[in-house]
Amino acid sequence: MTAKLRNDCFALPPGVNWIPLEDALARLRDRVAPVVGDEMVPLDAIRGRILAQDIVAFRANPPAANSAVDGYGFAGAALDELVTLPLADGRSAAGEPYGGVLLAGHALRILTGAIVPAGMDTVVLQEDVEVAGGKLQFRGPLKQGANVRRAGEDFNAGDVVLRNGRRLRPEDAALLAAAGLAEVPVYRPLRVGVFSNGDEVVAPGTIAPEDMGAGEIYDSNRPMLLSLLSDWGFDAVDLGHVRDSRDALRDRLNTAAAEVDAVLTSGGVSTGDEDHVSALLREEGQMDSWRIAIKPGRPLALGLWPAGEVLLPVFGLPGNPVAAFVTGLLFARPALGVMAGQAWQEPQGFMVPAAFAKSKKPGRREFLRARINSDGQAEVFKSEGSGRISGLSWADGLVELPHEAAEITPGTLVRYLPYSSFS
Ligand SMILES: Nc1nc2c(c(=O)[nH]1)N[C@H]1C(S)=C(S)[C@@H](COP(=O)(O)OP(=O)(O)OC[C@H]3O[C@@H](n4cnc5c(N)ncnc54)[C@H](O)[C@@H]3O)O[C@H]1N2
Ligand code: MOO
Repeated sequence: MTAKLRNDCFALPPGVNWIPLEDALARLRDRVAPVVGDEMVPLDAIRGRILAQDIVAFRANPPAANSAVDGYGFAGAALDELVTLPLADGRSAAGEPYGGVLLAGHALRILTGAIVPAGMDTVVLQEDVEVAGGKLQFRGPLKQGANVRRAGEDFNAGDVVLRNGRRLRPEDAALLAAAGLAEVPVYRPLRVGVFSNGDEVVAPGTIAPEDMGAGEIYDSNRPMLLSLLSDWGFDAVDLGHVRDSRDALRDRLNTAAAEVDAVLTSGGVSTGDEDHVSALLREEGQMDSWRIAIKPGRPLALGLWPAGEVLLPVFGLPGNPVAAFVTGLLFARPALGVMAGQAWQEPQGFMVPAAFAKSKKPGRREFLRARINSDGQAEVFKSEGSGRISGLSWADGLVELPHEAAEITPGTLVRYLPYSSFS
């Protein structure tokens, strides 16, 4: 292990060194890189895809100065209390510009979106004027440039409008279209496989509840992780369930390497006799023992599985569903994002008053299932148990408590990370 080691943990097994979360994340960040190629997609298919290049606008927005309102245009500020201008013949409409140059001291009918012709730089709203006898009258003052959208005031041709690595959103389609693009290069979606490990684990739908053995439990982690991956924009590939057997695990990892770019597993990463995922990665792959100073999720097996020419990244998440979920958000999300072409993402949290009390001891960062109550305070789930699956659904986010000790009383500011800040 090359990470900085800390021994300031409370109540931890003697001789075990715990990696602070930020060190573990920094190590992971150093090790991941994009692994996917790119392809062109049309604008109606960009949502959730990751840009593979900086995008330079071919065209400015607006491409030419145009009117923001339906009204009458003229040149210069209108400073008088009562302004009277002769109306020129013709008009400027969107898609039907005025051909000539507006005569000095004259006004011209102009409609929203129409090009502002030479000789005009200011527009008065039609509701504010009177037109009679070929003359326009309105009350000043009106600033020069009023109601005119300048050419390029939003962006110019040649400007970088979106950066490589951005996960594209519907509103980006509007921007790209305005900038003159009909298709953009995006990374091919990262393929991420998921399998669950453990002899006690049964896939939902395969055995009826009344026929389940006392020691059997339904596989909660696999549907959750597959769903998270889709949510994050990856191609989620169901690799099923693997029993507690080295041979079975080895086979599954070997076949997975041909199908996917990375694998998430859950279960079998602690130090028990049946914790084969971490043991196999350590013995036949490349893995450090990551014992991370967080709760939940302290055991985590981050390794590389060699399959022929390929080194398959494996995120061995803990079996407890809450720990699998939290470590999935904290570790798998940013690392997979980088592999998929994104920048390393930090979840955007914000400080809110706590609605709870807790004496947190030093030595690990803690993540509590939380949601914001009607008073804008963070309330936390009634139990911190890592197998309390219902709390994941009860919560909308996590409260993150610092590595150091913290005495939290109602009203103390705590960091709240909405689940959505990880997507
Ligand atoms: N001596 C120690 N024991 C444990 C430690 C430790 O440091 N020393 N850490 C504990 C912590 S914290 C966690 S988290 C778990 C992680 O263990 P594993 O990753 O090896 O997970 P399993 O033992 O296989 O399972 C843990 C728990 O989760 C249930 N599980 C597993 N897979 C699923 C699934 N797909 N869906 C639903 N539930 C699942 C499993 O039945 C166990 O109850 O280790 C602690 N022990
Ligand atoms: O910390 Mo374990 O990861 O409690 O569930």
